[in-house]
Amino acid sequence: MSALALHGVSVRYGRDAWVLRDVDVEVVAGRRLALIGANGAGKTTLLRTLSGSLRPTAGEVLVDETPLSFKRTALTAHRRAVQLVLQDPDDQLFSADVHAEISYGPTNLGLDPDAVRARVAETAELLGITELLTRPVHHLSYGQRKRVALAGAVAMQPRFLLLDEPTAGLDPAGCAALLACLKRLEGAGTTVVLSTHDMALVWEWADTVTLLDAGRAVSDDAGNLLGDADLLRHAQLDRPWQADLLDAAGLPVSAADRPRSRADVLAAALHR
Ligand SMILES: Nc1ncnc2c1ncn2[C@@H]1O[C@H](COP(=O)(O)OP(=O)(O)OP(=O)(O)O)[C@@H](O)[C@H]1O
Repeated sequence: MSALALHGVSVRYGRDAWVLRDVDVEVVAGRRLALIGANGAGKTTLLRTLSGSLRPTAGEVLVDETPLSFKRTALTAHRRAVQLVLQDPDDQLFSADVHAEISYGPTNLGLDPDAVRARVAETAELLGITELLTRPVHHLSYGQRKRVALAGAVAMQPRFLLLDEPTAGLDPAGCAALLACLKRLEGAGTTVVLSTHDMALVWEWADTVTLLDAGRAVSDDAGNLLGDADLLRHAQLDRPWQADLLDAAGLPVSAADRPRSRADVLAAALHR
């Protein structure tokens, strides 16, 4: 049963062409969903719609099967439970220092100052940014600012965390740290949805994939969708190297228990 969903959603900005056309997406609690599509395919638009920050031109956003009303109280509750982290941290960060940035959301939740301090400390520890707490935001590197933007969302302890291209611009160690952090959040009950252009990451990370192409969405188990070279080519996307390698080794690409990590894929291909 989907916990968060779009049913029949269409979106256009003003009188421009439709970005999403009659799209259905199901976010199932506890399952990792990756959103893929070429530049301009509508990934950010879809994430903004799920988060309640963009009202679809047509169709419904559903939470636990109940349509979101877009009235103020319902919307406030929705935006707390569904946190969206934008691709560019500079579109999100507005406080002078890191502590103030992370404490903004919990303070608005009405937590008392001690509880806010505890929440900030816990979040900073989880994200490995404790040493940055007193730093001015504008002194931080891009990767550090990205982590602080994520921390602001994590501090809200959301049910759903929507991440728009979270690994873009991060070095390999930064990506690995991010994935480790997401795993811990998932362990604590958060369901993660992310958009990315990194197909190898999608292979390794995702349980389910939603592909956006010409306004339409196709969703499937990650192995099935990433194995479909024609579908990906039509959407101007590359198949992940893992799928190519398994194919070349004569192994099934779409197996539900596909090898995921680099080491497991290489071992499967070399020792078949
Ligand atoms: N606020 C806006 N006003 C008008 N058009 C917009 C707005 N936001 C997005 N668009 C348009 O909607 C389309 C989809 O944009 P969106 O940012 O959702 O795509 P995306 O898949 O996230 O792209 P990318 O991979 O380049 O980040 C694009 O044609 C874009 O120009």
